[in-house]
Amino acid sequence: MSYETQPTASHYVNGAYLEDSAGAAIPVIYPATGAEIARVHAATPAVVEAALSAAVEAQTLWAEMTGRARGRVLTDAARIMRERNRALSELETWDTGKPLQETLVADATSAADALEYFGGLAASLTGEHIQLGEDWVYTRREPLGVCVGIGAWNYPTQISCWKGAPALACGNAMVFKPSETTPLCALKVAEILTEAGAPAGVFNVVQGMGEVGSLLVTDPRVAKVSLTGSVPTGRKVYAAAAAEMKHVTMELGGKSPLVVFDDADLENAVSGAINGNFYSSGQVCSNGTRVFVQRGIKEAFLARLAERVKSAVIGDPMDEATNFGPMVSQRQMEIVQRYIEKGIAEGARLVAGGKRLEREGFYLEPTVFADVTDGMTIAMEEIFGPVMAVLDFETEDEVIARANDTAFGLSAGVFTRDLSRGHRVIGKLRAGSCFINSYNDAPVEAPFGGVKASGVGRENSKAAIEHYSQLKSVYVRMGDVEAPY
Ligand SMILES: NC(=O)c1ccc[n+]([C@@H]2O[C@H](COP(=O)([O-])OP(=O)(O)OC[C@H]3O[C@@H](n4cnc5c(N)ncnc54)[C@H](O)[C@@H]3O)[C@@H](O)[C@H]2O)c1
Ligand SMILES: C[N+](C)(C)CCCC=O
Repeated sequence: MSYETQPTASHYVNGAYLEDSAGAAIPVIYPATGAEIARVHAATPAVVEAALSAAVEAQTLWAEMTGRARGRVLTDAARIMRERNRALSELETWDTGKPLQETLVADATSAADALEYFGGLAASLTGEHIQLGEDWVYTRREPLGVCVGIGAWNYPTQISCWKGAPALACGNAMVFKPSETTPLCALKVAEILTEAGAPAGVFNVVQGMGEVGSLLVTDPRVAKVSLTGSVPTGRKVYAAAAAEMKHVTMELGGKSPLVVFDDADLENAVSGAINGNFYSSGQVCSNGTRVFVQRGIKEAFLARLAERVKSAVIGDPMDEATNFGPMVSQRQMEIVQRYIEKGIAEGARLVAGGKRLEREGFYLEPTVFADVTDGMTIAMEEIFGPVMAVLDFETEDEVIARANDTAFGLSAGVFTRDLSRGHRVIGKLRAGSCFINSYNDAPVEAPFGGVKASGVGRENSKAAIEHYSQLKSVYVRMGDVEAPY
């Protein structure tokens, strides 16, 4: 890692880097080699306290600034991020192992999109006027206060900004805890926000495992918690937040269906399945990992898919020709290997991949199973790795029922040339972020989030404003006040 890229301490609190080596050491492992490239320390209670009190103090002043002034800070931060895109992308690759080919276009850029979008909205976050005869009511859109963001490891830069940008635009302050697996990127986001003019304490980063997250979630000064993580963690965090009536956004896991009808454009459907299963080595929450293919197109689909998957360039993530990198950690690689073994043991047909690469780092081959049935483990559980399950179907009604037969509801996709059918089927699939003849697009202008066990609330778009602000209504009487006695 270059000197300019590397964060200089574990935490970022009150506008500056902060170290407290009394906290447990967390090694940062480069997934492409398994080598330790940095070390951070989990936040001690003193660091958590410093971050929360800095956020409380900063939030009042930040909320008193005009929306335009807050927005300018965010858009300046977006500009700085774009100027430093290469360095930030390299850091994201060190942190996650994702190929530079991806991180150059999907991480700091997506984070900058969020800063720019919510920076642009900040000046127009207004209430409304409601005339009631000569009396009237006005509403004020007010911040919630101090918000806590907790991140997963697959998109550390993006997640910190998908949460931080709307929170700050609305006049909140944030304490963000990255995943312990990828602690580096959010620190640079905090540094850039300071450089762009964010007052000290408005955006803080503290490191740690679940216990630090839990300390933040249960602190009475915290008004809202936004988590990106697994469903089991979501249940714990949601319950802890509910105990004190805190607002929540839950961006959780999925096992999303991607439905390919006979009349689909074959190349596009195969591209959609590849993008929806193997991008970021399959470590994407919204992935369409249950690929339902209508019987008439099944063999052609599998043949073309196997051919294209073989041409994936697997290798050094820092080489821009590489388009498929390692798993984030040895632990995640082993979880995925166990699912592959289960798929084979339960009778699914291995069409591509299935093995660990014989090289250093946590590399698995992109893996495709065919003849998967609904009851198999690989069709029911979120794997969070490069394992696609292809299932056959005959009719539209059948596939809708089977696609919906899951506790999850993050995403869903349909490939068909019949657009009436595309809209009809998407209308019946119970999921929050859906696609017709595409997969995994996530522009900041569109709401992103799940239904059922996949989550609560929405990130991005104007919808996110509702989750980071609250309305105060003020009744104004123009005449005398009547009372019964
Ligand atoms: N819906 C989305 O937008 C989205 C995006 C990315 C990842 N994900 C999901 O995230 C999961 C993978 O990420 P992961 O393995 O980091 O998830 P995880 O649930 O293990 O951890 C997520 C975060 O929660 C923290 N945490 C754990 N226990 C906690 C507790 N009791 N209180 C507070 N914080 C706690 C962790 O330290 C980490 O920062 C997958 O299920 C994936 O689908 C969802
Ligand atoms: C932008 N993507 C690739 C859809 C990722 C969204 C975040 C989920 O993991």
